[in-house]
Formats: sequence, structure tokens, C-alpha cells
Amino acid sequence: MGKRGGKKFNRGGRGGGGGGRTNWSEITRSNEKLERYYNELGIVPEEEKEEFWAAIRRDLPNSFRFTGSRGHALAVQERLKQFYIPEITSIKYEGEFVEPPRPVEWYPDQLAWAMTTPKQVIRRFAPFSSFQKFLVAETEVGNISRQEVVSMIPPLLIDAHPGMTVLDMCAAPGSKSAQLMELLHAGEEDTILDAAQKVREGAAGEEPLGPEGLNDDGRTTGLLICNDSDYKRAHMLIHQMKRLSSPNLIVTNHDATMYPSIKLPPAPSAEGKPQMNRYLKFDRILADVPCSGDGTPRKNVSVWKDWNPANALGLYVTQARILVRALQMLKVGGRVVYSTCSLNPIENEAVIASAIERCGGSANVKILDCSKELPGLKRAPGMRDWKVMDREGRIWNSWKDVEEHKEKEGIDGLARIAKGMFAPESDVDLPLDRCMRVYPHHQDTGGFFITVLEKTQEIRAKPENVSDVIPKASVAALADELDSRKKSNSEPYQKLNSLDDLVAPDQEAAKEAAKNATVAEATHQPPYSTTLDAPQPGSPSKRAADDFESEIPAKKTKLENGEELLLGDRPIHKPAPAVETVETTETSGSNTPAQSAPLALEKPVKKKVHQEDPYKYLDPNHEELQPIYSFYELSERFPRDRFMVRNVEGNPTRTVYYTSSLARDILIQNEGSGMKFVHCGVKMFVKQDAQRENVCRWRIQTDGLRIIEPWVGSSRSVTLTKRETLRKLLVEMFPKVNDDGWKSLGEIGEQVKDIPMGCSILRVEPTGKEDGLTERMVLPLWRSLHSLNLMLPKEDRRAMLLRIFNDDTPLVNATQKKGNESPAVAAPVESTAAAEDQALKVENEQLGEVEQEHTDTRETYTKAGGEEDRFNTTV
Ligand SMILES: C[S@@+](CC[C@H](N)C(=O)[O-])C[C@H]1O[C@@H](n2cnc3c(N)ncnc32)[C@H](O)[C@@H]1O
Repeated sequence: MGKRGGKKFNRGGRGGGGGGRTNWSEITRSNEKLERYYNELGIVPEEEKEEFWAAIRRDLPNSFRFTGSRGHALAVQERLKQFYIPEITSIKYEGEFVEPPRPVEWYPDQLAWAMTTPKQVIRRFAPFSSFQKFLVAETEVGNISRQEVVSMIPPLLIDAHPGMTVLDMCAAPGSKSAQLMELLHAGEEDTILDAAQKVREGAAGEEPLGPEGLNDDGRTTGLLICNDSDYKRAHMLIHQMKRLSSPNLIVTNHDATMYPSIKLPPAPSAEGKPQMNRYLKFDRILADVPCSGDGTPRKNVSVWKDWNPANALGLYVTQARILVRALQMLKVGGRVVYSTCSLNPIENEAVIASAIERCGGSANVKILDCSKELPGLKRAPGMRDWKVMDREGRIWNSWKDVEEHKEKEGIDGLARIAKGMFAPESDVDLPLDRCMRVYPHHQDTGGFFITVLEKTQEIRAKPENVSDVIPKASVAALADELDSRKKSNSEPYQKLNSLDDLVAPDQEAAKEAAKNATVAEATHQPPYSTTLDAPQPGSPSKRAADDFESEIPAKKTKLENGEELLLGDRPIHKPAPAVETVETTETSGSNTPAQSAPLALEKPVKKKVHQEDPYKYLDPNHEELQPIYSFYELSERFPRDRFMVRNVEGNPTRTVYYTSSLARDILIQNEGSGMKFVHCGVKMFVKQDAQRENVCRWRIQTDGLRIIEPWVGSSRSVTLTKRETLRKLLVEMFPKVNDDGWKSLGEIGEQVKDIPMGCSILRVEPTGKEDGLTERMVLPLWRSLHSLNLMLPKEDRRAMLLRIFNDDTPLVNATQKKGNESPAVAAPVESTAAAEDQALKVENEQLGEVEQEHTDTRETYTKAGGEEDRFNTTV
């Protein structure tokens, strides 16, 4: 078949050159096996086939989303409507007027937008440059997320609210995690302000204020744990999530198929009774699992080249294990959303059916009917019957057919096919049509699969039945088999037609049994042999189901090296070594090398063990905290027991982080347990080399400002109401305050003239007047002896200038060059102050550098690029 589909763009790569990358324009947008399989399955009705294939061959439209939990994201949305849409409608591309972005019909509050012009054109075609700048600037500061439209669906169906505990099992690079986090923080900005106001007015009692889920004086009490098994990708996720500055986030780095149980502080016990361990269970879990990504060829053109049926066959087991583990960790009444960007029923309906079967059937796990949710979203029902394509492209109607073939012809080419990949038998009435399939031609998007499950009763998952899987070949098995077939040492090996023919199923069975044992341990389950038997009187399985997962008597064991570990809460991991990144050498293969001696090469494998800095909480009465509370006149209502540092000694040396109380309890309870926490905490205070005595050296970092600002006293805050004043502070990096410089600072001049040196906050209040601003903002300010500095990274300054003033003139750093000096700086400086000036200049530059460094680190991950596509994410 020849090239088909729309115009193709060469993604040479941002770094230039694009060395080694696939040239997209050379990829043929067709794949014989893929098309034959999906046509044979009839994944779309006959009359839609042509439209379906035409759409999936076209380039993907561009889409983005505004950050819903932030008040001023609405101002950004307004800017799009008022300014950029009229500008875009006047652009002609290839002789035609360009279609402007339009709100996605089914996304609430017009927060998601899509436009037919592809991303690559917007990036490269000059007339789009100001719109592109706007998108980049607002993405950098977290007001916009570039995300594929279909990828926005799962978090909308999960029904998460503030106060819930949520787990995103396969989260990187984090588009859906960001949506989940926004749901947990919904309404928080207003409730915090209300609570702080009540406290100031003396109208608050001792009890924390706020509605359900936000009843921590207006702050959300919820928690989002984002996990990814790939360490590097977990860091891409952290980079994305940091833009939202949430103290309610923990990032972990584990294999989701055996995600460890997370310990909570023990519940108080009646006197004399042993304390029971408690484990975290989740209200909501997203399992956006690794998949073959065959719904994404509009974005990942290489899918056309790389698709083969073996991909789905290899992924099914992992996907089903992840979903089973999700259901185990879910509260009764909780929801799991399972999603893939694949259209293959083996990765979708088959996984749903298998996981429900392993969890005891539809009495325990319900597929929810979401047909009334997201009105306007076109979708097709899940499939109730399908066929399986083997790695050689043969299509099988049923497991029975596969078994019959195996009996007669052996397992040649059938490797990895499992009974569970086929539709459930007719006596199992599972409403798989409640699963949702979104196809590219429905609303000009990528392809996607989503299912919402509800756990209705506690479950005890059955093991995978290894006799229902055609095993794959292994080198060890091959060696054994070859040796056994060799009649004498002098005879040559027999010719073999297929590796698969050589594998004795029981070897695979043994491996699977071992894996099951580990999973059982990870999930607090007694060995399967016990769980499958009738419960013994007084055995854990007799207890109320919820108790079993959440309360396990603490039992300790000693390792060979004398370390004590808790048993029963997760597989035993050794505590991580106390050095930075270390490389350990392990030998590959089994620990019984003699058995596989003939062919197994004992090749040393270098394995990187990433060591995270520890998380140490400060004593609420720590000597560094009191001066901070006094300097900022911080309300005593702001919790003192959630400040954390990241060094072994637990001393506040450079940065103090803030976390929610649940995040703190989890970090403390699971310290040294082998749980791999790779991120938690929002930077709240950063130590600054101030040049004066009596200046608090801990400045408030922008990341934490939103959280602490309502609790800061009036003597450390400056109020601004006029547009021009803000513009001046954004453009000029260090406007002069002394020697009458304050007079040029307009309405805030009088306030900043006498404000004590050090960090303050700038409150931008809307007035509704013509020279006023429309959005409320809070920004960090630094008053030095002679000047003032809005402590914002340059990117944030530029984004705000562009958004509020449509101004992209260069920023002025008054301390850097003579030519750039503002009139205030040019004023004569008394000689006695000259040395001081120099010191302050250094101080100011340091401040700028710290903020800049913060932004640059964020950019490093963005620039790493190319990573997103490796797992066919729908970002
Ligand atoms: C489809 S992507 C997730 C996309 C993500 N939810 C988003 O919206 O940005 C699948 C992710 O699963 C991760 N992954 C693969 N196998 C895993 C496993 N066994 N456990 C946890 N994560 C896994 C991959 O590293 C990849 O980042």
C-alpha cells in the first residue's frame, strides 16, 4: 500500500538535526496485520470503516487545557478568547483561513480546547509565533497543560473530590495526574481565604474550619500518590507536577503489579491490647496502564511501522496484574478507572474481564454505566465478543480452537496466548458493553479505551491459572531440551522448527507460582493455597474484609545483618544504601547456575540504585521556626508540625518544605521500609544570604506562597491595585527605593519606603476600576537596603507581561548594566553607600539566580524530549 492520509510533518527534533530520529514523512501510514485484524474484529460498524481509517491516518489536532483549580487560569482563558482567537482567525495557512481553537464540548467549564492546526505548524509557522509564545509561557507556569483530548477523559470519570485518597499507578509523564490533583484542590483557594478571614476576625473556634474534604482550615485533606516504575519518567512526572505546588502529592517508583501496601500510624488501642498496623486504602485509583498504543498513530506515526500482534500478547499479563492490584488496594465503594490508548480488545475488555474474574466476579466488582456522563462525548460500547491474533498473524476464534491446534501441531507461534485473552464464556454475564471506546473519527481525536469499575465488596484475588497460558520459550529451557534430545555427545543437535515447541509448561508454572507468592506477600494475602481454602475459624479471612487490609498485627523479623523489618506489610526490601547513586553488580539468570550451565552466560548486569535524600520533619519547636513565625507574623493557626527538610541530620540548612499531614504521616511511618518515595513537599522557605542583621534569612519561596499567604501578618505585606504599578515591577528587576526612588513606584511607594528589609508579600487586589486589575494575585517581594525585587523567574515575569499587558519588551535589570539603569539607579549614590550597594547587588543577583535556576531545572526535563512517546502516552 502506498502513502495515505493528510499532510505529514517532519519532526526533526527540537535540538536541531534530529540525528537518529525517524523521519515521519517517510513512514507509510498502513500496516497490513493491524488493518486486517481490526477489520476482521469489526471494531467499528461497516458503514464507519472508511471514516475510521481515514481519520486514524491524519495528523492529530492540537489541544490544551487550563488549570481548573486556579482562579487566574480563568484570566488566561479570557486572554485566549479576547486576544488570540481573533488573531488566529486572520491567519492564512496554505491559502485557507485557519480554524481557531474551540472549547471541547464535553469538558466542563470550557477548560479544554482543541484546534485542527497541528502542533508542528503552530511551532514553526511565523504568524503563530505570538500564540505559540503564549502557550509556552503559560504552560511553563502551570496555567495551561498541553494534553491530548482523549487523555483528558479518565480523570473526568473518576469522580474525585477534595479529601479523597487517590493513587495514579502508572502516572508518568503526569498529564492525568495534574487533572487529578486539580480535582483534589477544587475550591480550595476560596475556602482558605474564608478560614483565614474568620481566624483574623476572632470568629474561629479551636476546631479546624472548612467544608468536607477541605476541613483543614480550608486546605484539602486529600492525597494523591503518583507512581511510575521507570525512575527517569518518574522525574518527568515530578517536573510536571511541581508546577501545581501541592503539599498533598507523593511520588513513588514501584512496579504497579506488586505495589507495596503503605503503612499508616497505628490506631489508638484499648489498654493492654497490641497496636494494630493500619494500611492506606484508596478512594480512587487510576490505572492508565502501559499499552501497545495503537490508538495513537495520529501522533506517534511509528505505530504504523512497529505494530505487531505480539505487543498486546506481551502486555496483557502486566495490565491484568496492575488492575487486580488496584482493586485490592481500593476501598469498598471506591472507583478504579482503567484506561489505555490502544484499541485491541486483548489489552482492554479481556483485561477487565480477567481482573473481575480473578477478584471473584461481578458480585465484588461492578462495571459502571457511564453512558450519561460527559454528555456530548461520542463513544462506542465495549466489545462483548472478539478474536485473538497470534504473533504470526493467525486469528483465533476461541481458546478451545487454540488448545485443539496445540494438541495436534504443538505450540509453534502461539506463545503467550492465554485463555483470559478471549471473551468470557457465554454463562458469564459481564456487561462489557459498558466499557467505552473512543475512535479517531468520532470527534477527530486519538483512539482510547476507558472503563470505570466500582468495588462493591472486599476481595481476595485468585492466582493466575498458569495452565491457561501458552508459555514462551526461554534460553534455559532451550538448553535443557537440546541436551535431552542429543543422543550422544558425538551426535549433532536435531533441527528444530520453533523455540516454543521446546518449552515444558511446568517450568513456566514454577516461575509464575514464585511471582504469585511475591504478589501475595505484597498484598497482605496469605499464600494462595490458604486463601482458596475455606476460611479457618479465627483466621484473618474470617475478619471483616476491610480490616484485613487495614489492620495487620505488627510482626518483626531480623535480617542476617541484624536489621529489623516489619513483616506482613510488603515484600521484604532491604533499606536503601546510604550513598547517592550506586551501581551494584548482579549476575543474571537464576540463582542455580548449574542447571542452566550449558547455554546460560553469566553476564554481569549493572543495576542503578537511586538513592533519594531522606525526608526529616522538624520538631514543631525547632529554634529556626520561631524567628520565621515572628518575622512574618505567621498565625499560630498555621501548622508547625508539617515542615520537613531533606538531609540525614534533619537540620534546616537551605530549604524547608511543607507537606500535608497525611503525607507527613506516610513518610514517617514508612521510613526505611523500602518504600521508594521520590518526591514530596513544596518548597516553603529558602535560606537567603541577607546582608543585614535582624533580617530573617528564610524567604518565602514562590511555590509555597499560595499556601502560607493568608496566614502572613499585615506588616509583611504590600497591597497593589493599579495596572501600571504591576507592569513597572514586572519589567524592572530591581527598582530603586531609597534616595526618593520610592516616589516612582506610585501607589506602593509609601508602603515599601518603610517596610523592613527582607521578604514580604505583594497582594494584587482587583478593584473593578479602569486602571485596576481583574485578577487577585500574590507574589513574593524582597526589600533590600536600596531597592525592591519581585522574586519571580524571568519566565513568569514574561508570561504575566504578555498575558496582562500584551507586552513582550525585554526585562530591565537595573543592577547589571549602566545602559539599562532606571532613573532611580542613575541618581547620585552617596560614597558611604557604595560598598553597600555592591553587596546588595550581589544579593539581588543571587536572588534572581536562585529563581532562574529553579526554572532552568524545569526546562531540562522538557528539553529531554522524545521520552513521552516511548510508552505511547497520550500526553
Ligand atoms: C500510558 S503511560 C502513562 C501516562 C500517564 N498516565 C499520563 O497521563 O501522563 C504508562 C506508564 O506506565 C509506566 N509503567 C510501565 N510498566 C509499569 C509497571 N509495571 N508499574 C508501574 N508503571 C509502569 C511507564 O513507565 C509509563 O510511564
